Amino acid sequence: MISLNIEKTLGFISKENVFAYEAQVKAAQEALENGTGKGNDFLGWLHLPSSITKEHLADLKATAQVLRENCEVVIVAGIGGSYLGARAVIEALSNSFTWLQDKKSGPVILYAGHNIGEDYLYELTEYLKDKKFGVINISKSGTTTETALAFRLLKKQCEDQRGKDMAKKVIVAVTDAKKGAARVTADNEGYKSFIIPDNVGGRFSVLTPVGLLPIAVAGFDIEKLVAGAAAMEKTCGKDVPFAENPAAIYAATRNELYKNGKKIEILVNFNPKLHYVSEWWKQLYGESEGKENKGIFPASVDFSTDLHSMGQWIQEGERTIYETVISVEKTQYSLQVPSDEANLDGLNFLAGKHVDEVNKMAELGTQLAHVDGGVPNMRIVIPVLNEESIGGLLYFFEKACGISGYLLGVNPFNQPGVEAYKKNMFALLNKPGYEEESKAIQARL
Ligand SMILES: O=P(O)(O)OC[C@H]1O[C@](O)(CO)[C@@H](O)[C@@H]1O
Repeated sequence: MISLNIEKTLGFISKENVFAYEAQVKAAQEALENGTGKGNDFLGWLHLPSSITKEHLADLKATAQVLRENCEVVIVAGIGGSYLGARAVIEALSNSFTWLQDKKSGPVILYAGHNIGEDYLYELTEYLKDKKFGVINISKSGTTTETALAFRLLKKQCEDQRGKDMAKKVIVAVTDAKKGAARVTADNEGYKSFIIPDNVGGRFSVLTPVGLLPIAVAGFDIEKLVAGAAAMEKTCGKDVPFAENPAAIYAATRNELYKNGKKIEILVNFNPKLHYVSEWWKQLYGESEGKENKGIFPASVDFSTDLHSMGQWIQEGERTIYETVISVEKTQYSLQVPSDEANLDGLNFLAGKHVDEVNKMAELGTQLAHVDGGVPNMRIVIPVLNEESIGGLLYFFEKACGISGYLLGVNPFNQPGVEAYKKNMFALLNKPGYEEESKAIQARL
């Protein structure tokens, strides 16, 4: 299980003030449970882990197996919440060099539909030319331009290369139950499809087929992932006392820091495999809280890599930041620093030590330095990178996000601001139905 330590924020804010949120947190928890708060039609994630059935998981695993058996490469097409959760878990659990290994235990997972890069898509389609590939097309709305565009290319290529019958087998749709273009295509073409429940928004959907199917295709244990999340659902439950509920403490602490001028939260890891967990977290908190001219700006760094780039800013820049460090207690493998007779690099003082001992001292040294430099520091410890702990971590962040958004007073479950760029892009591209907007935007150029 994970543990949260806020000790190193307490020189900047008081424990008393954090605990003063207890009643507000309780009200937020009740609003979530009773569906009486803002955005209450998007609360399907709240008890999702404990409600996932064995049959559903078996269905997902069976489909994943079809893709694993028939594909060397599987493209996960999606963007935002329809992409980041799967990638976060897959990268956290995968060998860092998995695509370079000759003996692969399953298909290589690649991603598309999360950008509009012509070169990216050209290079991808070129690479796929001699590959047996499949596609998981993930879009709740089915109208997201980035994903629809990539899928149009990949669908055609898959059908041309592998034939219509095989394409039907290796293209899977994950979309909403009724509406949207992706549903119509899936039904017309006879693709296997999975439903994203109406009441689960994209950024809270990692434990729906949006995340679970790609994660299963990548060869990871989705039962354990869900079990980890379900355990965390209990740990963060509404009847757990404030002081013992990590989601409550995290939500209260970050709101208190924000009130005290700490406008930017930097999510820190000391393990490169967690890079995409941070990307997922940024969408979760950014889209949930950044509205009504309010909200902590969620940023992230990978340490110790970024200590050699952003470290200077964090140590001595504007004091509007705080850090939340995700620390992984144990490594999976063991590697010791060798001794060297000549010792030209002067590293013999480390000989015999595990690389992770060095990493942990980098972590501790950084924490102390940043706190000395005026940066409050929270620490989340997970025991090891595995399915259970990642499942728990994701649910912990989701639950804390729901509470935190209510503490801030916003609707954490909508994202009206995202439409502004889409409207302009469609107007600039003369999308039918946007005639007025096209005229207006042309006049501005
Ligand atoms: O699953 P969809 O509908 O393609 O949406 C993908 C992403 O786009 C957004 O709607 C923003 O445009 C996100 O909230 C969402 O996660």
